[in-house]
Amino acid sequence: ILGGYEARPHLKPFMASLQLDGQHVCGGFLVAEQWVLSAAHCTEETGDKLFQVLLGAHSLTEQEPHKRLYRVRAQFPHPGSNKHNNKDDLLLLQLEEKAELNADVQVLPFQREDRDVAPDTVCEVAGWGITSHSGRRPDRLQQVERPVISRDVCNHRTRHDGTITNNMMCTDSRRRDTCKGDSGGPLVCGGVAEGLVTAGSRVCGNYKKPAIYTRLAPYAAWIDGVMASADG
Ligand SMILES: CC(C)CC(=O)Nc1cccc(-c2cccc(CN)c2)c1
Repeated sequence: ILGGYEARPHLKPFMASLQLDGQHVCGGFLVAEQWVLSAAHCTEETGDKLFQVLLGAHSLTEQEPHKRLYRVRAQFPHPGSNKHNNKDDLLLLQLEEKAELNADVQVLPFQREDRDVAPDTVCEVAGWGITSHSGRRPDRLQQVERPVISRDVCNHRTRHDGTITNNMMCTDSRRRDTCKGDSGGPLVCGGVAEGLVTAGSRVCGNYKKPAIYTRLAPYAAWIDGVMASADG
């Protein structure tokens, strides 16, 4: 997160850190007791290595009462996801067991009504992604508020030039923005997850490249289907 600030500890109990060999790679959130939703792009540099999922954390390193690392039983990238574009950039992770819910570990509902969030709506996004262009990685969860911009503005030829589909949404990226390591985290508007951070142009903090999110409502049936199928 660029231009943000440290979140109040454990006030986002749905936040997940996807880790490889104890290293934070991407964000995600608890969408059901045994399921974490993140971005398919996060598996790009991991091949078929399995993530572990850290829940109940504020600091990535310090001991905290409800912090717990879960193994992943199975990973389900959306069948339409691929490394050449941002389409269908979703990843469902089935945890080895149901997460133990408590004050620091809670499920976050996601938007099921397929209607665009109004432009200028201020939403919030959190993550342990880099906090500077030099690539500084935070130990503690960061957050930032960002206004939604319309798909028409986001698709302008000077911005994302027509690549933003109805399954995506954008927020202003002037200074305050998502960045490397924030992928997969939820965009929360009015207490509901409306989108998932996607890397898009992999540019951060430049107003000409607004932040892109995969909208969740269009994928409600896929999410429910995968969770139901894998004895979720
Ligand atoms: C998928 C990971 C394993 C690799 C990766 O994420 N790279 C990467 C590099 C530079 C910027 C970004 C990035 C992320 C989230 C939002 C944005 C744009 N605001 C950029 C992402």
